[in-house]
Amino acid sequence: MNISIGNDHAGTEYKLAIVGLLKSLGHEVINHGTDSSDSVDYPDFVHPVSEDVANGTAEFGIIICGSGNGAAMTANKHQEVRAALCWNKELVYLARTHNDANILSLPARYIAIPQALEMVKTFMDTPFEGGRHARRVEKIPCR
Ligand SMILES: O=C(CO)[C@H](O)[C@H](O)[C@H](O)COP(=O)(O)O
Repeated sequence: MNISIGNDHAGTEYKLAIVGLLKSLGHEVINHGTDSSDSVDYPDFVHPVSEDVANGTAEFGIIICGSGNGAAMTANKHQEVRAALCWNKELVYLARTHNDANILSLPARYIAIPQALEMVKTFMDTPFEGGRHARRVEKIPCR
């Protein structure tokens, strides 16, 4: 799969670990994030990920900032994006099965790297359930 990833300075270490995991699993990674710990602005790194997911360049996106909130807010401005802010794998599982989330937003300052990797694996491995959830997801976009 093609996975697009973006992060600010709070998420650099996490991004590097996640890129390593995804590549070891045979995925292609498009890295839009900063690779440095110098302070940057998360929207500059999240909009390109959202565009990749919206236009089909990537199947999934992963975005990482300090709290995960700014990144999720930015991504969800894109009509085709369903970004889920998650801090444990149970929430990730529900974001995929019930919400068909196509971007995972991770709060780097509130989770550990091993936990983030487990969440990414859950995100990649969990299919959307469809059924009643599909009807609800179809109603999400602004009218
Ligand atoms: O958490 C965030 C916004 O939701 C951002 O990720 C930033 O990481 C955070 O705001 C950065 O804070 P800093 O004090 O400028 O490092």
